Amino acid sequence: MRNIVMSTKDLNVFYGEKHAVKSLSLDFATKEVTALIGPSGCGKSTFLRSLNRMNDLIADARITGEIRIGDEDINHPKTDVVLLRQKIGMVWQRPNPFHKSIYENIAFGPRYHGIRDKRKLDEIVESSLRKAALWEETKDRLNRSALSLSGGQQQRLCIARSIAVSPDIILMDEPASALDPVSSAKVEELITELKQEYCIVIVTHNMQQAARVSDYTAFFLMGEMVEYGATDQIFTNPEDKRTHDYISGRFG
Ligand SMILES: Nc1ncnc2c1ncn2[C@@H]1O[C@H](COP(=O)(O)OP(=O)(O)OP(=O)(O)O)[C@@H](O)[C@H]1O
Repeated sequence: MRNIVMSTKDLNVFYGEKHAVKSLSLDFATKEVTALIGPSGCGKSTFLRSLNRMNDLIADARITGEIRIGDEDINHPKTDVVLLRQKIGMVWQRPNPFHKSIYENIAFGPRYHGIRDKRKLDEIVESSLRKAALWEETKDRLNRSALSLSGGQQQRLCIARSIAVSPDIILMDEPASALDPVSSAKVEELITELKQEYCIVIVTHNMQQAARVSDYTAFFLMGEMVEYGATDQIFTNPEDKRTHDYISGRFG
């Protein structure tokens, strides 16, 4: 049985007059990867950003409808947004490590959330880097700048940084699209590993990647969700002609 950790119900996102996400209802479960696919401008990133309230940072963005984690509506005025973003981590298209050491990039979040004990922080740094498949490459250089890592390593560091605060959900906005093919493959492997523990939502333009890493796929078009289902079904036997046309490369 699916263990649903987050749901949206009739979610709409507006930028001023622009209706960017239209009446979207979706469930996300732990130990599952959901891929959001669709042509440029269809609202994938807007939807993803709304899931941990990153749209709060955009002045004219407005939301109606619900985003629930358990009984909590994350858009309730009393929601602690810092705590929310601890539960729902985010990995961006371009790796964005802090201009700090590898160690400090990972320790920053846990320390911010009150962990001071050096031994405990050491443990978190090691386990997060291990989970992000980066420990072997970095264990002898933890005090070196994160910027000394390659782009692919920096992206895995950013994934380790999001894991370090024990999230339930990890949102990824085209996490491999700025990487070379080898680094991109490593990030994909990592997504499959992390799925054992987390709920993952990924925006991707890469159809093969969506087919490889995700369990469920949602196809968006002009702010609407045209089709949602098990990834195998969406890619082999889509119900809607528009989905078929998109995944077979006829537009997008
Ligand atoms: N900050 C903003 N202010 C106004 N309109 C915006 C803003 N961000 C996005 N939009 C508009 O909202 C719509 C959805 O954009 P969004 O970036 O969510 O699409 P997307 O599917 O993620 O596209 P891409 O694949 O190119 O990243 C687009 O029409 C876009 O122009």
